[in-house]
Amino acid sequence: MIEVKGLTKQYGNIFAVSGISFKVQKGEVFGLLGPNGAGKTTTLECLEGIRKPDSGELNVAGCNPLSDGRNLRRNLGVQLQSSSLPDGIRVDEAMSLVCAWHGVPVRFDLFKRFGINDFSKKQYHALSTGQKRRLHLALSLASNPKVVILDEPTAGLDVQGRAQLHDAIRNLKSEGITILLATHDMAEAEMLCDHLAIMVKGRIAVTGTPEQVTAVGNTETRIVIRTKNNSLLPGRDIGSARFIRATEEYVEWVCSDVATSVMDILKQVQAAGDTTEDLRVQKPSLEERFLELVDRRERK
Ligand SMILES: Nc1ncnc2c1ncn2[C@@H]1O[C@H](COP(=O)(O)OP(=O)(O)OP(=O)(O)O)[C@@H](O)[C@H]1O
Repeated sequence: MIEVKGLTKQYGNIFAVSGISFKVQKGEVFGLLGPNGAGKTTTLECLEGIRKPDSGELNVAGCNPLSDGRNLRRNLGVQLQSSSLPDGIRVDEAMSLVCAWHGVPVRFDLFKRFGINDFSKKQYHALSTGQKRRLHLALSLASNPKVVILDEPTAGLDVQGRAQLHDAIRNLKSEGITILLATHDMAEAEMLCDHLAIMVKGRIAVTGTPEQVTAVGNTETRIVIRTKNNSLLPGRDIGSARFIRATEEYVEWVCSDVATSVMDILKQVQAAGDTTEDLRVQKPSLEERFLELVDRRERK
């Protein structure tokens, strides 16, 4: 549904995007992650047809963003990072305007869906950040697009607003809409994305499912255990599990082979006639993997 091949974009002597390629399949949520200045917005703007790439081939829902603007506008919904409307425009007027621009009947049905009816008569300047985000998402769907691009849709939202937006994104996915999501929020990416790519300095550093991306890092899995008689204290390496620290009751190791290490530790507990009271296996998070990768690439 989206295909990017060898996309390059330079601003003067800054390589914002350096020959990146990726594909987004129909109906999936694809996350584009990266630190500030990694080239995410430039990539999205090229796909939206508002920025001209220096080289590369782009396809969005069967359209070339540069030469097929009319079809692209029908098939692609966009929620920009800096979306804005005139202060004095009313919410319902904004929807009428956008629908008229697309040449489609007015879509007040989207107000019900995104809980906008309560503030549909308010002026834009009087909306909260969360209300604005919901409105922009609704406006991006006015033409019933096959693909939606969301650039940091939950930035600045409170916990409830973020959860509402996440539900809305899941609903769009369940309707078969393809979503390209740029975000700084690792937990959001881990929860919502089927695949993701981490961009650093204009290149894709790693891509895959959130599990695949997390698994290829050097960050090891942690095993934390508390036993009845504290027989594992003061703590030492056991088999391939490397001892990290012990607090009053808990002992912590890191390991790469979780199953073997857990078994080795539990055997030790049993041999000491002790009982396990709490056992936690903590996989590295996408955030840890992201920090590890960005740190390594940015030092290059
Ligand atoms: N219009 C522009 N003119 C000159 N340089 C630009 C322009 N837009 C972006 N850049 C530069 O291109 C690089 C990539 O910027 P871009 O906005 O695409 O990154 P980003 O990953 O979206 O960052 P952020 O997470 O901060 O939004 C940065 O070095 C930025 O300073």
